[in-house]
Amino acid sequence: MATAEKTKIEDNVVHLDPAAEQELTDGFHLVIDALKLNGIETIYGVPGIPITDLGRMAQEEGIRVISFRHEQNAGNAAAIAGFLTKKPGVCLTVSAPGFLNGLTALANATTNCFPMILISGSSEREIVDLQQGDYEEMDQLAIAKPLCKAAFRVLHAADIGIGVARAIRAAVSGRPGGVYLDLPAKLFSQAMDAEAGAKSLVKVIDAAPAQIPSPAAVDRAIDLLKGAKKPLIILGKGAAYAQADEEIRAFVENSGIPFLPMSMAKGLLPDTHPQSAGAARSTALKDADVVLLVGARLNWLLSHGKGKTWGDKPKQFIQVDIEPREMDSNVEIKAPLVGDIGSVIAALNARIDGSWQAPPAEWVETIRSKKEANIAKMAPKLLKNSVPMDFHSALGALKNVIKERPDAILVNEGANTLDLARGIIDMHQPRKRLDVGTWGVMGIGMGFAVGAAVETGKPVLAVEGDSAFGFSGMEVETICRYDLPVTIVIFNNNGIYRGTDTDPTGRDPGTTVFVPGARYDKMMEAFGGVGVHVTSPDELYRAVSAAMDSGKPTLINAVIDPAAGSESGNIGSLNPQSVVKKKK
Ligand SMILES: CC(C)(COP(=O)(O)OP(=O)(O)OC[C@H]1O[C@@H](n2cnc3c(N)ncnc32)[C@H](O)[C@@H]1OP(=O)(O)O)[C@@H](O)C(=O)NCCC(=O)NCCSC(=O)C(=O)O
Repeated sequence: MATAEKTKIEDNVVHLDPAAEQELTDGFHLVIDALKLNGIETIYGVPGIPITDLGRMAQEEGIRVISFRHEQNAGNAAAIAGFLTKKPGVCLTVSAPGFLNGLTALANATTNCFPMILISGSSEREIVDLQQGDYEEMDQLAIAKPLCKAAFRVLHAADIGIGVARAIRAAVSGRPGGVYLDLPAKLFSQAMDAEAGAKSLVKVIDAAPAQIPSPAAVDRAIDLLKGAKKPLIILGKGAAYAQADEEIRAFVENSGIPFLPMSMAKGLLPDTHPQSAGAARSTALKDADVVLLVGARLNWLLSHGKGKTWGDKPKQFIQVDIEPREMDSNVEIKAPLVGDIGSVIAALNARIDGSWQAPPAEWVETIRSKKEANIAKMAPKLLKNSVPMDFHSALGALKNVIKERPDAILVNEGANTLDLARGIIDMHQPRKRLDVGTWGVMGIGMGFAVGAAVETGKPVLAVEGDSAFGFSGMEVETICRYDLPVTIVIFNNNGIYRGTDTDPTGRDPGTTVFVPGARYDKMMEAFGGVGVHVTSPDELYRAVSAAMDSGKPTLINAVIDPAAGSESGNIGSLNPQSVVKKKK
């Protein structure tokens, strides 16, 4: 904060008054003060014009600033920080290209309902609107709008407090999501009387107010559940986000209803819980008659609530969601329960009383026996100490690592690496599994790993397909620079899906293959981290255990048989098939 003598501020110019001595603040400091006032402790970003000094000053003022190598990864770190903490994760980017790089993460956060604010410096309104060719000229606000929940631009230093408050409230209230905050370069050096500046700041009170469900809606849901012969609870990542862990656990256990966790809801109740239907997914979905969705949407991951996945028996859906418009998005919802998940589940819990009857034993037994059969079928594949490793034997080793460290955070992306890890690695605690989410997007890996390590201080294990890792791999330098407790395992099978494709013309490598035998571990060593190369499940188990116990940034290159795995991703019937027969 500067001290100066002034009379008024006009057009960013401070006019001095020799008679009065006043303390000044400016746009840079007001942004920092507004964030601090609202409990923002960390900023993820990439420095550059015009926000370099904002990062420096934020650090000086006690905000932790984590600088990345690419904005998309910084954005992903901010987004997952939002998911883990229920506070908006903040990502700071430079104008135009940096802003665009951050947008993928912002759009992904919005799709996944993670609260995040992308703050970007931008070029000058007057020049942009006349298209006169400013440095990195772009109408960023217009571009961001369709990709996020709300977008705001602040033109005057006196409005920074309101701008930040609006961004915070928009990000976390109702259905959370991404928010864009546009700060033109000129704003940062606008001076203002310090006292007036402090008064202009806004502390957001009750940013995400509870939304209590109506008693009639609760009655409707309870009546349906009571009449069910084959009830099923599906927990989505909204349920994990809600941090209503005890309420949810009490509801599941006191109701006795089997539950199926979506990927990022795994661990809300342990996967080893007797009521888990995770390993009997198809049976549970096909045969259930009443399905209670808790923070899970009937999107592609649940086959839109219809078709073969859901079998031919009639279903009745109860849906818990904070967003009323989610109801009936794909099929009829018989009992919509609009409200925040904590309040809704508390209301349901109040109704599990002496008159409640557990679901019929036959249904519970059907799920249990299918689950045990699937687990028994899988078990021998996980125990093989094969060289080269396949996905199952390698994941069998990692399943044990997580079992021994239930509070570690697992980040997971890839194709086979994702699909098989989801089923094989049991999760034991809430919000410990972070993955590709609603879009099935590749590239979240290192951003999520950094965000999770910074926000929780827990050891992070990132299990990455070799292709998926490539989207954010340069952030291994960030992980080493901040000395984060992140262990990365690359499942290296020389390609996407498999490493065996060839170009039929013989001209180029096949479209899905990479340099064979690549040594990703050397990348880590280049930045002072630990690199390990392993070829067997036993070696993998030992290397990962040692890395996680040491807390040192480590990358383990795990050689997987290039022929292992399926030849395309598991997105069900959405994967297009050619109608033209191959030429012989
Ligand atoms: C499409 C899905 C929602 C549903 O797939 P399904 O195959 O029906 O289910 P799952 O994979 O969960 O489970 C497969 C089977 O394993 C069973 N199962 C589950 N857990 C276990 C354990 N622990 N032990 C034994 N068996 C188990 C489960 O009951 C199923 O068997 P049965 O009950 O007997 O059926 C899911 O695969 C999914 O979330 N896919 C997301 C994929 C994604 O996002 N990819 C990113 C794109 S990659 C990319 O970019 C690209 O490829 O391109």
